[in-house]
Amino acid sequence: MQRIKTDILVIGAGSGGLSVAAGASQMGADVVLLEGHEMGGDCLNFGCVPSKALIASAKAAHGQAHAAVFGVANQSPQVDYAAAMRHVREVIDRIAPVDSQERFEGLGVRVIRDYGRFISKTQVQAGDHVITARRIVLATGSSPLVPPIPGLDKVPYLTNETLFDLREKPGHLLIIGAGPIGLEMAQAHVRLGCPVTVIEADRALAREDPEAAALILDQLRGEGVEIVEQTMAAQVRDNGGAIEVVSTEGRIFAGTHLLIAAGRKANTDRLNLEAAGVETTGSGIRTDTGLRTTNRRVYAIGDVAGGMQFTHVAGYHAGIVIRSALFGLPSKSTLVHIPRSIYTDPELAQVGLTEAEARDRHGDRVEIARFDYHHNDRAIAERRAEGFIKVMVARGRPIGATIVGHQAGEHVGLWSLALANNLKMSQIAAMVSPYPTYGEVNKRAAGAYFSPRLFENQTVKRVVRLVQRWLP
Ligand SMILES: Cc1cc2nc3c(=O)[nH]c(=O)nc-3n(C[C@H](O)[C@H](O)[C@H](O)COP(=O)(O)OP(=O)(O)OC[C@H]3O[C@@H](n4cnc5c(N)ncnc54)[C@H](O)[C@@H]3O)c2cc1C
Ligand SMILES: NC(=O)c1ccc[n+]([C@@H]2O[C@H](COP(=O)([O-])OP(=O)(O)OC[C@H]3O[C@@H](n4cnc5c(N)ncnc54)[C@H](O)[C@@H]3O)[C@@H](O)[C@H]2O)c1
Repeated sequence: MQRIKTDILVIGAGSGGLSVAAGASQMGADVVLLEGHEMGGDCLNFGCVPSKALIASAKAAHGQAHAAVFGVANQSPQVDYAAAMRHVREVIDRIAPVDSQERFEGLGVRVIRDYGRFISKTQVQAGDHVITARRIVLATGSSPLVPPIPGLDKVPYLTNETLFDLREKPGHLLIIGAGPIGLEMAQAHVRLGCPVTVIEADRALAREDPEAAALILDQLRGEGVEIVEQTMAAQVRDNGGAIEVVSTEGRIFAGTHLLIAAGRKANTDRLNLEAAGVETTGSGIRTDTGLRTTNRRVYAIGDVAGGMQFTHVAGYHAGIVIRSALFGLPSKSTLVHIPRSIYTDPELAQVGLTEAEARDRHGDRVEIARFDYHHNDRAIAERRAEGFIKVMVARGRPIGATIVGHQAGEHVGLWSLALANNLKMSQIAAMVSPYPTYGEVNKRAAGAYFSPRLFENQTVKRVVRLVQRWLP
């Protein structure tokens, strides 16, 4: 047994763990990093990166099929699914060196490729190493939640961990779950030429603003995705080689492949958390606002902390932990300015409160500033004029923004900045966006907030008339 003493032990080399390890070691701490599976975690290997790469293939196919409107003949795309998946692999391989063991060892991090489990409050065993650390950061991520649907264990099913290994194009893809994973992959596959049926127990995109979600769902349905809502998958069976999903009401959906996209579960099983006195909740590890667990020397970040499960949240958490664990400074995590984006086409992005949440919390004080993409000249030129931005404003300051439309995820960052710094709408209105850009929707939303105050205001009109009389 090899015994190691270190300042910081990071368990999990995904988005969160890598950021802590890189930051802490470059700032002078002694860091040990454990990874039981692939360096880079879910985002690089089975999540964001492969899904966005496949979406890019699907966009290329869709573009070919819908070029006539630009004066270029439509082509029925000849999709080579295996080649599209090779593109996905190449994209992963291109990014992988940034997350690699070699790079981290180059930064001075000791990387051990094994799963870690607590053997005491300050000690973790990984293979034949026992590591004693001043501070321990749990960044073990999450895994696909596979619901206990009778019959599921008797058919071959896919999750995000196996989907990108497929080489034969599904004849008909069934997807259980209409959250971000289900819908991003549904649109990608229908554009690559697979019939797709999505089965959703609740409403599709139930967390999102209903008007924005409806626009996405209309688009997907228009492209041929069958989305069946309020329908619980209650049984799965093999019928002569076909996979059948049976709903609680007895409806039968048949396909060749089945993707489970029914949510996530925190990776805590291997950690032996009891030995460390680290408590869990229903969704992950219990933490305070500084991301400390019930063991004060142990932090939990990213997906395993059970809050918003996004790569940028794991990275944000890493910054908080570095501040606290390296410098002993008080550091709090706040979610008010954390955006999320769904990379369907068009995209749906949200930061802060939705309209319903804002009205619930602030009642009549909420004003909605809105601008529609069909008044954006660039969107019109590129025939992407579907969508809108809605900014929820209370007392002159934005408290939330919903954007649905082309590149919504690119535009929501501005509102994260506004919320993070408690900016006023007047400060957003002071910005100048180059013409013609999609980004003008942000400025125009701020303009929409001030328009009634300026253009429908009798005092303003009286003052202007008076000044005009006296001006030479
Ligand atoms: C299909 C899909 C698409 C997604 N798309 C996006 C997106 O577009 N944008 C976005 O922001 N987010 C996206 N996400 C979410 C994003 O992938 C996660 O939020 C992010 O990876 C979480 O980072 P993490 O560091 O918490 O965990 P992970 O990146 O999962 O890393 C955890 C690591 O810990 C390792 N590990 C686990 N237990 C142990 C142990 N006991 N010892 C040692 N190692 C251990 C695991 O092997 C893993 O490598 C997507 C997720 C999926 C599934
Ligand atoms: N663009 C992005 O940033 C992005 C993309 C993909 C994933 N992610 C992350 O991954 C997380 C998980 O995504 P997800 O789509 O798997 O989960 P989700 O929780 O958002 O959606 C899962 C859906 O499955 C449904 N469901 C569960 N059991 C069912 C059953 N038996 N029958 C029918 N429907 C059922 C649920 O009602 C739910 O709507 C996201 O919340 C997000 O944090 C992010």
